Amino acid sequence: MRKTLFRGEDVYGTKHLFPIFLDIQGRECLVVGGGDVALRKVKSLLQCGARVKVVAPEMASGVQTLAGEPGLTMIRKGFEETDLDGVFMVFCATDQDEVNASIARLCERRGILVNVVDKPEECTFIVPSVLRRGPLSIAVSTGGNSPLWARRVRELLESVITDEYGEFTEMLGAARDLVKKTYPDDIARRQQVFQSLVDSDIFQLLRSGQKEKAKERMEQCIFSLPG
Ligand SMILES: C[C@@]1(CC(=O)O)c2cc3[nH]c(cc4nc(cc5[nH]c(cc(n2)[C@H]1CCC(=O)O)[C@@](C)(CC(=O)O)[C@@H]5CCC(=O)O)C(CC(=O)O)=C4CCC(=O)O)c(CCC(=O)O)c3CC(=O)O
Ligand SMILES: NC(=O)C1=CN([C@@H]2O[C@H](COP(=O)(O)OP(=O)(O)OC[C@H]3O[C@@H](n4cnc5c(N)ncnc54)[C@H](O)[C@@H]3O)[C@@H](O)[C@H]2O)C=CC1
Repeated sequence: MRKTLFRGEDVYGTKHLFPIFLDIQGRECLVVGGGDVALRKVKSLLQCGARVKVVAPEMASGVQTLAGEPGLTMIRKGFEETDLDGVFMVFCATDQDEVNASIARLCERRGILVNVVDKPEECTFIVPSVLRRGPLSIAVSTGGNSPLWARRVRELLESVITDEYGEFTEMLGAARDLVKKTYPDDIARRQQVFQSLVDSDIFQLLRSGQKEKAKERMEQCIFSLPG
């Protein structure tokens, strides 16, 4: 498959988008438009700790109910270029194609990440459907082929990926710190422990409600693995 590896697409000719998890905590994000689609984006930005500025002449009632949320600024006016100053990421969610397209062009020129909610081809990134269980996140994208199908796949995963997946992820995070402290100079040992933690029956114990036993097993994996 060497031939297709560097073309940015697979053997089916499907364009590959680069998946990443962005840390937007405290960063300024602009949402242009105040309808229901804007609302969805504003909510998920706030959930990730961004500072969000919404600019629109008309705000839908759902958006208005968010007034007073920490980190949220709402400005009732049409978009102006200066709204982009100091902004990390932009969502164009107006119902005016020309407005959205011209904001996208300005963003491209300034190197600002931009999403146009109804024009995947004008976006530098598109937003996936996300399932979260504590620190575990699963993002589903159809590459814009069917947002509704992305949602359905996420819903399907929801019944499989239960809360214990998140709990186990948290436990592994705590264990990771402990393992690094316990074996600061022994990378091979660390890897052995990480493997034993993931492959152990800790997850099954959590699933069957045996939290104490799960913790015990975690300590066994960290401290009493044959070296
Ligand atoms: C390209 C993309 C751009 C972007 O927004 O980043 C885009 C574009 C468009 N969406 C449209 C419609 C709908 N979008 C949803 C829902 C979601 N849309 C989301 C993402 C994306 N939508 C990006 C691609 C993601 C991918 O496929 O990888 C999700 C995952 C995340 C989010 O928005 O936060 C969120 C589900 C969250 C969840 O529940 O988990 C629903 C269903 C619903 O309401 O639940 C409908 C109605 C049903 C339908 O039409 O399918 C239309 C047609 C508009 C029209 O008809 O004019 C366009 C334009 C077009 O397709 O050209
Ligand atoms: N990506 C997605 O998931 C979806 C995208 N869409 C598309 O997204 C767009 C927005 O959808 P809705 O939120 O339902 O629209 P809406 O009609 O409810 O809201 C449009 C908003 O844009 C604002 N606006 C208009 N001109 C503006 C300007 N010059 N500057 C700033 N704000 C301006 C309006 O004041 C209003 O708040 C539509 O074009 C729709 O086709 C629709 C459904 C899903």
